[in-house]
Amino acid sequence: MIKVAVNGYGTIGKRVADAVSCQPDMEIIGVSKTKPGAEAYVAQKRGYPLYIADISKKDAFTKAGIQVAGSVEEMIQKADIVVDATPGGVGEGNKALYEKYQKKAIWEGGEEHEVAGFSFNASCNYEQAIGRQYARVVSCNTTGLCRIIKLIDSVFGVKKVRATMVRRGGDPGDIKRGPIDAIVLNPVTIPSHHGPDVQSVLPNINIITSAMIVPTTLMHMHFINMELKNPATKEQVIELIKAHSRLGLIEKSTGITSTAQLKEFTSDLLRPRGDLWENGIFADSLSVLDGTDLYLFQAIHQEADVVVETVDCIRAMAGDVKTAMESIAMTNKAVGLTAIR
Ligand SMILES: NC(=O)C1=CN([C@@H]2O[C@H](COP(=O)(O)OP(=O)(O)OC[C@H]3O[C@@H](n4cnc5c(N)ncnc54)[C@H](O)[C@@H]3O)[C@@H](O)[C@H]2O)C=CC1
Ligand SMILES: O=C(OP(=O)(O)O)[C@H](O)COP(=O)(O)O
Repeated sequence: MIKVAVNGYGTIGKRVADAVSCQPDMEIIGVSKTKPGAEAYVAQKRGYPLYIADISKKDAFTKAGIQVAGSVEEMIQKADIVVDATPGGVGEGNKALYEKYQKKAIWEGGEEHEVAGFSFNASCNYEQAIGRQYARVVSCNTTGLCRIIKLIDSVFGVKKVRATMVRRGGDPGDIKRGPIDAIVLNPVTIPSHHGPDVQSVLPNINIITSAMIVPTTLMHMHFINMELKNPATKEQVIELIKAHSRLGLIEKSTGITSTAQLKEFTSDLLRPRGDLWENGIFADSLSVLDGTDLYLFQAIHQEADVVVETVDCIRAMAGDVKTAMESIAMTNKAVGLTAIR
């Protein structure tokens, strides 16, 4: 069993812990928090040993009825691989600790590519992650872009991608985030970080991205245009998407035309936390004009899509499962991911 520690039990960390704990070849040996609170209670309820970044705060946890297993440093020593899901920019500072104990580590998309020197997406470069010491799972939007671009490029060839990301303001529990009443260009400049981040995984893709933030919490929405090298039909693209286990297709018959209805759908499907791990591609938006000009809208659930990728990244770095196909199938089966159709 691969012993996994999750440093930072927040939006992503708590989902990674649950996804890891249901894999046949992995176990959670600990998760970490900085303060006692609802998530710490849940970690305890789930039976995850809880470690804390600052051991001098142990009394505050004990007083709140939460048992502390030790310090983050002690947790790291017990792990084979650490998933660092601390807030963006914090994870970089933890690298010295992982180096000190020679532990493999995975960072999430809030960190720069350079922290790990390798950026990961299971559908794109699983095999290159095998046995690695460090990796970064690219951000949620970048993950959604990489999945669809890789598929289309491998069949038709992609000459150029233009993509605009309409990003959610904060996660549903992030009460301090915004905007409340604005459309914020984030960044004002072009490209947004997503294009260069796609290239950190797929270096040969010519891509320009732009992004804005809007007052919603549920999901992001992408508008993507791909100029193809070889002609395609809408039907061919739909068939390819249907054959990809992490690309969901939202059919007209569902009546779903928004992130809100999509989230309701995944909740009604009794997905854990209503998570949409796959891209939500709107079948009706998919258009191929003049044979080589592909357009589509896709919804990306920011809290969920990187979770399954992180599980595959752990497996690749551990080194026993040699193909993306095998790992993706194991991960999907364990969490219960059958892409929506
Ligand atoms: N929330 C999202 O939509 C997505 C986030 N990401 C990335 O995932 C990473 C984590 O983000 P979130 O889960 O949203 O953050 P979060 O703020 O929800 O959770 C971070 C957790 O880390 C803990 N923490 C803070 N400082 C710590 C420290 N020094 N040591 C140990 N734990 C510490 C906090 O208590 C909190 O539980 C970031 O790199 C972010 O950019 C990637 C995709 C989507
Ligand atoms: O990885 C994400 O978005 P991104 O792909 O736009 O960087 C997550 O939604 C986190 O974004 P945040 O930095 O707005 O919390």
